[in-house]
Amino acid sequence: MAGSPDKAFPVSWDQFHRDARALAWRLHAFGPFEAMVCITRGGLVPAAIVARELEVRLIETICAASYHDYKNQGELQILKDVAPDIKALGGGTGKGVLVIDDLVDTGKTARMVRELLPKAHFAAVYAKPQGRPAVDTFITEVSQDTWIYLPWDMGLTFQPPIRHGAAG
Ligand SMILES: O=P(O)(O)OC[C@H]1O[C@H](OP(=O)(O)OP(=O)(O)O)[C@H](O)[C@@H]1O
Ligand SMILES: O=c1[nH]c(=O)c2nc[nH]c2[nH]1
Ligand SMILES: [Mg+2]
Repeated sequence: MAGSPDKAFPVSWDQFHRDARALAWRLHAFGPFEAMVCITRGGLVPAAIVARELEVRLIETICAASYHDYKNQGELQILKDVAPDIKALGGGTGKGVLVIDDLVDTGKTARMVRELLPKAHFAAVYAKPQGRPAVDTFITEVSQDTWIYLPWDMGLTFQPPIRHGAAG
């Protein structure tokens, strides 16, 4: 994203599971889905949870990367496209396909995948305002100047006592 987000939104595994399950509840109303396409790598985690809840067993990946440098988006690269048999669903429009990612930030990744599957249903667990129009369903919105810290990117660290200068 442009600029460096200064607020932090840390997400625990418990919270992520709860939010991904809430996403599945919401998506249930738009199904059933014939197949799911997850945007790697972040989309792999909610995809597993949503696929389990909605009993989707045909799961494809689209491999994309753009945040090569922590918090700074570079050129968006597609490392692996969607297989032709998945693209052919819904008469070649993607109708009946669920595309899933962990979050939308600028919306660049989701917009690019939308070009490949224009009638697919797009879902993300978290959304920032700029990315919101690029997804059909999401659970929690955070401000554009917030960085979402996902549980697989974090570890336990010592916290200094508040009295010794920790942020309030
Ligand atoms: O809305 P955007 O500004 O395009 O950003 C959102 C994308 O950025 C992150 O992926 P990233 O490219 O960092 O790769 P990763 O999923 O492998 O971590 C995130 O998982 C989304 O896919
Ligand atoms: O872990 C992440 N947190 C974010 O807020 C974000 N935005 C784009 N890509 C991201 N990755
Ligand atoms: Mg990603």
